[in-house]
This record gives sequence, C-alpha cells and structure tokens, in this order.
Amino acid sequence: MSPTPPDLAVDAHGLVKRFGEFTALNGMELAIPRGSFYAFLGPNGAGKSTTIALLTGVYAPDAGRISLLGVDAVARPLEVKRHIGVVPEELSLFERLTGRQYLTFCGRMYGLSGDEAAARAAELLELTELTYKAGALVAEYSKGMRRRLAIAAALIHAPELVLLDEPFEGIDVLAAGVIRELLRELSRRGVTLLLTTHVLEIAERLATHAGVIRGGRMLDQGTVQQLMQRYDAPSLEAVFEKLISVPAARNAKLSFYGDAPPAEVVPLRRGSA
Ligand SMILES: Nc1ncnc2c1ncn2[C@@H]1O[C@H](COP(=O)(O)OP(=O)(O)OP(=O)(O)O)[C@@H](O)[C@H]1O
Repeated sequence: MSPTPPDLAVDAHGLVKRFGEFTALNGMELAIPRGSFYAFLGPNGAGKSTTIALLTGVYAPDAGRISLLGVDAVARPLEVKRHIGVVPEELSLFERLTGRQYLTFCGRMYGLSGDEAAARAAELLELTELTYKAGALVAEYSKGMRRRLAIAAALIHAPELVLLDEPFEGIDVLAAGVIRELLRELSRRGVTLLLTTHVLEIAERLATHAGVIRGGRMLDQGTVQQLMQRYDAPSLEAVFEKLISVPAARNAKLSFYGDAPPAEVVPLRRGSA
C-alpha cells in the first residue's frame, strides 16, 4: 500500500469491457472517497456487476485504469486483494465444508493463524446470526444463509474496502436488518463500502455517496445530498428516476388479454379450495 493513503478508495477511469461485439462498459468512471458508503446504482444490465468484476480482477479491462486504495489493481492484483473483501452476486461457496470450516478456511487463505481464523469465524457467525448453523454443511444452507455466510467470509481478513453486489438478495426482513447494522458498523469504523442494490430504500438508509450508471457509463455521482440538490429531488429514488428515463415497458400493453375487466369477482367462501 502507498505510504500516504489516497483520498479515493476506488479511482477508476475510462473503463471499457467488451464481450465479443457487445460493449458492456463504455468509459466507466468511478470515484469512491475513503470511508464513504457508496451506493452503486443502475437498472438491470447497466454494468454494475461487470464493473465489480473488473475492480476485483475477475476480468481485465479492455481499456482504462483502476486504482484501489492507491494501488494499480490491474498491474498488482494480488496486493490489492489482500485489502479488499468481495460479496459477488453469484455465490460459489464450498458446499462440502461446514459454515465454520468455510470461514476458517477463508481466514487461513488470507494468512491468519488457525486460532485467529477460528476466533474471527466464531465472531462473524455470531454477527450474521449463523452460529446455530455453524456445524451444518454449506450445501444445507438456505439462500439467505448462504448470502450471510458469504458476507462473513468477505470480512474475515478485516478488509479496508468491501464490495457487495446485491447483498440483500434473497434475505428476509429480519436478516436484512442484521446485515444493515453490520454494514453500518463497518462504515462507522472507517471501512469503505460499495453496495449495489435495486432496493433504493436500503441505499437511502445507508449511503453517504451514490453513483448512477446506465449503458456502461456513469451518469452522475457525488454525495447523496449533492445529488438530491443537483436534481432537485427529495430522495435518492427520485434522483434515480430523473436520471434513468422511464422504460418503454411501463407504457406497453398486454394486448392479448383484452380490455374488459371480469364482469364479477366472486368472493371465495372461507375454507373453500
Ligand atoms: N459474460 C458475459 N457475456 C456477454 N455479455 C455479458 C456478460 N456479462 C455481462 N454481459 C452483459 O453486459 C451488460 C452488463 O451486465 P451486468 O451484469 O454488469 O449488469 P448489472 O448492472 O449488474 O445488471 P443487474 O442489475 O441485472 O444485475 C448486460 O447487457 C449483460 O447482458
């Protein structure tokens, strides 16, 4: 890491990523100040997961540069990976380990001693409310439990920057509250967080900063306050709606259904099938 920490935890310029003929990222810019909680927003297919894949070294960019925590992430990916945590949208966990073994294994991969890894695993299981499942195989975990385990695994090496792609996907209301508090606590401790979510209410509650992308480009980014002022919008959701034009699908018709409502809706009797 550089001797003086940079102001930006994520500094990406002119990112281009092509899949064959298709250009998924077309000059993406990303500026995430250290210690901020950044909501990375955009409609389906905008390029959020692809950007995260580039930041975390899953794909190499076709053009552009990426600096994470002051280090060139394309040239020195291993050095960067030691200091970042990632929760991808598509989880691939080791199914034949127990939750506790999985976390301990991840800790050992980051160079923690066996005792340290076990102690942190226990703490993270507690924080994500998975202690009662710690001895069960990951293969037996529900979708929401897997997501929580992945979040725990991403934190085991105390990363300074955590990137979470849809961490609330498939999580019930109570567990979402647990995850929200955990993220808030990390933020309070100065960890930089990047979060993608389609639940703007969650972004609204947590984020200090936001960026809205579409078609592989950054439309605008800044603090949540700045964006609300700039677009004269009362909420992040309103900023999002102003930046992303209303999809044509909202005005589409279900022509094959016909226009007439059913003549009469007959209430079901209690107990009837
Ligand atoms: N491996 C791939 N091969 C071809 N096209 C891809 C690939 N990965 C992503 N794309 C395309 O790149 C574009 C951006 O996809 P990406 O998954 O980054 O979007 P996203 O913003 O994360 O969307 P969502 O909110 O639906 O998860 C989409 O048009 C997608 O179809």
